[in-house]
Amino acid sequence: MDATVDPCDNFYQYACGGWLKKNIIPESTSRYSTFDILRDELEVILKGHVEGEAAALTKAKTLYKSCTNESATWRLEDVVAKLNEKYETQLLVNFFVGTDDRDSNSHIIHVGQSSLGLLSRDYYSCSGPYAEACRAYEQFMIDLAKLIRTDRGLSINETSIREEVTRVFDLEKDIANATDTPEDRNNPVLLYNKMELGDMNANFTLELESKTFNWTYFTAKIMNTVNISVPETEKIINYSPNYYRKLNTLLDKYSKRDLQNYMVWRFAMNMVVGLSRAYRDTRKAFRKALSGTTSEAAVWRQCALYVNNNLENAVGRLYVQEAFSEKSKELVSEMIKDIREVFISNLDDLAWMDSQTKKAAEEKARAIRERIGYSDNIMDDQFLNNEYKDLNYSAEEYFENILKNLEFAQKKRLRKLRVKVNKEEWVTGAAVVNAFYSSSKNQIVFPAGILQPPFFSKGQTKSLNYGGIGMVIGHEITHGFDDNGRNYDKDGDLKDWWTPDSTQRFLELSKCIVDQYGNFSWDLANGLHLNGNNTLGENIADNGGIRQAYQAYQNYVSLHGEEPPLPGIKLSHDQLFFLNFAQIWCGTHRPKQAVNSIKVDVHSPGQFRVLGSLQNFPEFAKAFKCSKNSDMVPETVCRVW
Ligand SMILES: CC(=O)N[C@@H](CC(=O)O)C(=O)NC[C@H](CC1(C(=O)N[C@@H](Cc2ccc(O)cc2)C(=O)O)CCCC1)C(=O)O
Ligand SMILES: [Zn+2]
Repeated sequence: MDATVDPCDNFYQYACGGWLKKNIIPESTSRYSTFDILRDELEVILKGHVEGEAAALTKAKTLYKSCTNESATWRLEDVVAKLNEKYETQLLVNFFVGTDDRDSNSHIIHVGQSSLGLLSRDYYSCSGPYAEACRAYEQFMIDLAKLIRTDRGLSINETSIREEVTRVFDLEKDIANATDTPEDRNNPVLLYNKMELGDMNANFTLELESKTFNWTYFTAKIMNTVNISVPETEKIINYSPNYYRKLNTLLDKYSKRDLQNYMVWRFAMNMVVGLSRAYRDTRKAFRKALSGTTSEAAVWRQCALYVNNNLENAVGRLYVQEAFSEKSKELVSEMIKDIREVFISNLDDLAWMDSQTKKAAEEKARAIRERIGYSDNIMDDQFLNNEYKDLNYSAEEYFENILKNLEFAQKKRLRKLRVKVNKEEWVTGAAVVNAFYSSSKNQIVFPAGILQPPFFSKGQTKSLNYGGIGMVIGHEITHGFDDNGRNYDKDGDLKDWWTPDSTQRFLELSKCIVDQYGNFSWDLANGLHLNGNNTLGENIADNGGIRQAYQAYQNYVSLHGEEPPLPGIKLSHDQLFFLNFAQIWCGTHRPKQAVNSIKVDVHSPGQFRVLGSLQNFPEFAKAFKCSKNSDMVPETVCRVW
């Protein structure tokens, strides 16, 4: 911390000033915070367990052969379907099997908008902070095309390569402009467009070189690989009708070759990480332009992360055996009980919500299921071996292993279509420094990775535990009641349980938060203001979390008495509560990363999460005896929960 700063002027600077002076972002990371330090430490633990041979150099021709089989009758459906079912790559059409928002026990096919090569649709303006990223992206495409052609003994004609690359980039710019903005996608009720598969052929035709994209043929191409037949009458959800209407128009301008080039490029650009040094080098300038990092993470770190992301239950078992103490589970469960009760008792204080809606809110809060540490399944060898029985790797063929993982994961998802949703399933692995709320399962999850200092330890004071994991618990519970979560009922179904009046009042009060955070300007992102709408859910969750955790701590103290003071620090436990909360958000970003995350991250940057939530919570000003006109005590305060 930096005790020379007045906590009532800028509590973030007071709490993190020392951290910011002492911590320089490593060359290989784009953002650096307490979370990242814990994640780095977790990777060290994983390293001990998963270190094997260095990734063997791999066969690029596998890649090229698999993507560009020069078959005579080239069909867009075949390429898009193949990339989807075999390589878990969603291009042009985002076709996936997911939980039915209005029937959370069932799965249903969804079609949504395409992913993009750059980090968000904003980058395709290629102006201002995005100019360098666009240049680097095109150069990456040219370099990779040359390298692959050289590998295949094909001629290199610089001019024609540049021409084709320009067309591919123009195509993707058009696709990006066809996509909906995050603001247009934050209301799940408006996204839920149910129709029959046959309707896609009728209302969302796609034509390429006057060949009509056949949705029924396309769907069969994917679902046949998991032996599931899908009739034209099959119900599906179309998340992005406007996107598909625009897509059809823009395709007029492009040829089959442009589309094939686009598909190979988008697939290949993500594969270079699994190929030899020459391939990885084509991506360096691109990575620097996007994240600001000047070196890759150490290979062992990349590998530990990759294995954890692909075999989360096996890695979770290794991590939990080494680093998780069972005692934590019951202590955290106690805290969840306390904080849930506070959330429910706070409903009485809310003058803006009528009793009918309050009753439904209480029922939903009581129905929230908690998951702490890890799923018992991962301790069962039988279960683990069964989960991975179809996955066989070879230590020398890293690239082939990557392809196997992609196909394994995608087939597992596609197979769920005719299976009921397993609400017992965890939405995350155990070796993860994070926490989650699932609206379709109405479930809060605290994996083993986050149950460690500074968030939690049975050995640290309750004031620190409530300011740490306590706030996170409140945050996850409040997600069930933010602008997104509030649309789902206690069973996780998209069903309105609000009276129109209470909905109206919720929107008014949320507007206060939208404006408050929209006023924050982020110096690291060229002074850009936060997007108060895109971060609303997270800001509501932060504000609820800190309030609920603080009150739960006060309840703890009134029940068990004041805790003994911490030696050597002259802060009260109420002050320590806020200090620990704030220090969790000590961190910083590289400017390139800041420009990216202000557009795509639904979370506000750390300092504004601290300032915004504490400015809205008078108990903070009381704990630090802040005078009325200090920066931490604004004229207007916002409150939803
Ligand atoms: C289903 C899903 O995935 N939901 C998305 C949100 C969405 O998409 O709606 C999601 O992230 N959920 C996790 C997130 C957890 C918490 C968080 O803030 N986690 C930061 C951690 C971080 C911060 C800085 C940093 O340098 C490195 C890491 C983060 O994950 O960024 C942990 C503390 C309180 C909230 C939450 O509950 O919001
Ligand atoms: Zn959140």
